[in-house]
Amino acid sequence: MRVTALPTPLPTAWIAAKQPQRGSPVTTTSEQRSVLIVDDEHDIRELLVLTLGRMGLRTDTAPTLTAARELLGSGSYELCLTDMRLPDGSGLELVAEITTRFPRTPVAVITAYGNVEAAVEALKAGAFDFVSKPVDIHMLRGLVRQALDLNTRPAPSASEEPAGRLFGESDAMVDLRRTVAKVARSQAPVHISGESGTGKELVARTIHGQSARAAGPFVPVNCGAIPNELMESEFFGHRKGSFTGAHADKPGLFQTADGGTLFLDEVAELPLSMQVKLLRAIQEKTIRPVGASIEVPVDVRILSATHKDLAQLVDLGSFRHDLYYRINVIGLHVPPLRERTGDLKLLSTGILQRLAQAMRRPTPVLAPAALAALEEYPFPGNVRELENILERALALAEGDLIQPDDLHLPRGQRPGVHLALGAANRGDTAPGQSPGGMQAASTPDPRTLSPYDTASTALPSYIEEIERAAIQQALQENRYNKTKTAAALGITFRALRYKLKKLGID
Ligand SMILES: Nc1ncnc2c1ncn2[C@@H]1O[C@H](COP(=O)(O)OP(=O)(O)OP(=O)(O)O)[C@@H](O)[C@H]1O
Repeated sequence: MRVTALPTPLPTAWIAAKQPQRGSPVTTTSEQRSVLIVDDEHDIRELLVLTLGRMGLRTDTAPTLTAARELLGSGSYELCLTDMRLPDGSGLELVAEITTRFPRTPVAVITAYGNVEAAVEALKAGAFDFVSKPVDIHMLRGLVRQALDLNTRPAPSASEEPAGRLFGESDAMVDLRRTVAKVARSQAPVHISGESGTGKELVARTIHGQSARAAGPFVPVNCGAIPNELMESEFFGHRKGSFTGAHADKPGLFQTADGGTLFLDEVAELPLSMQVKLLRAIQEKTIRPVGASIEVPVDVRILSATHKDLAQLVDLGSFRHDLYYRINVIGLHVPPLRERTGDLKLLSTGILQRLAQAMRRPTPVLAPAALAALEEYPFPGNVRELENILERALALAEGDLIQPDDLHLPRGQRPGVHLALGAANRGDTAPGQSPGGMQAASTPDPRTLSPYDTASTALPSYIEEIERAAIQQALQENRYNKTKTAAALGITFRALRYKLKKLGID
């Protein structure tokens, strides 16, 4: 069915309280872009036709699955908006059919208010996004723009990707990149699991960078690093005077990420009280700043990650099942580096290239023996540890060939930090090896320094090197997870970050 005339008056019942705004046309080509609208309710079809028409789009409408199939057989569409419940079947069937037959046509579903299950099912089936009834026109316009943007945006070049490229040609990495490209075309929440340092944040950045939200902000937040009492205000913002110290209105992370992606790193660290509030914000797509009386709509895609087993935490009762269900619509796993040693060559070359470029020097080459040594090493800190090792090797290597000795790979059992400090004082570790089993040759071994040296900086540098050894040791033992490292050292995350910067670590 083709609708040619626009209906008047508007069926206002379907317009949510949040005031609709006039849409700017999205047509960028001389030809009008077409959208297929599938809904058995006449009023909704009319509302959608009018709204999309004002955006400069051409629309076809169908009241049933059968009619939609007929239109799909004869026309081509840049977007399909479908109701979930249709007289002759489910909108999910259409999602499955279109994603298989026309993978470049995004499908958004219209769900009944509060029907989270339907929304999650549709996203899992490959839907681009969902809108719930009553349809919020402002949100609908945003969704349509983003969906249409998918096929017009040029693919980002490697240099445009802020954190570099996801290197690796192992089956696991090839698979991961393929899935990343697929999920980037949807708005579904994605949960990324994997050990510390495997590249979870890089995966999240890549999803964002390839998505229709790429021009919007990517806001990473370490959920374990925000003090409990500040959490609500950090996430949702606050109004001036809402608590002691709130001297001015402050936007929260959700507002900062509006139009883009909010990456909840270490999501397992969220306290239960915050989990409830977060679930509400994700479900309702609105937030209420601390001290505010009204809710504010936010358009944010949620990506999350943890190195912990979230499903197990749900079983143990420390992570809410409903939040888990909502953020884990699509699950991605990044395997540890030791399970893809075949990637080491490409990863090392890519990382060395990036580091050398930043240092404005020629890219060194890894000697075959050095690569073999890397392949033998288990990398408890995964790619982040490899980066650290290569960065140090780059500083130490004479000439442009990195030899095994330049890598200073840790050997043997690593004792705890307290032992490391004790050993530093006793000097009972092997020569050339740090108390932690790893010593950056660029940093002097604390045991070779003396607080009584005549140089004026002797005591400060003695203390600094002991501090450096302890922090490096703790970082290794906590697999380069900074939150855990800070806890192990008995300092705050902020203090650790300051020290890392001051000491030039990482
Ligand atoms: N496949 C890869 N290709 C290139 N660089 C990578 C790859 N994987 C990880 N890295 C790099 O390794 C470092 C660690 O990655 P990232 O911070 O994404 O890990 P993570 O799993 O989020 O760590 P954590 O759990 O500690 O937060 C980053 O500098 C990242 O750019």
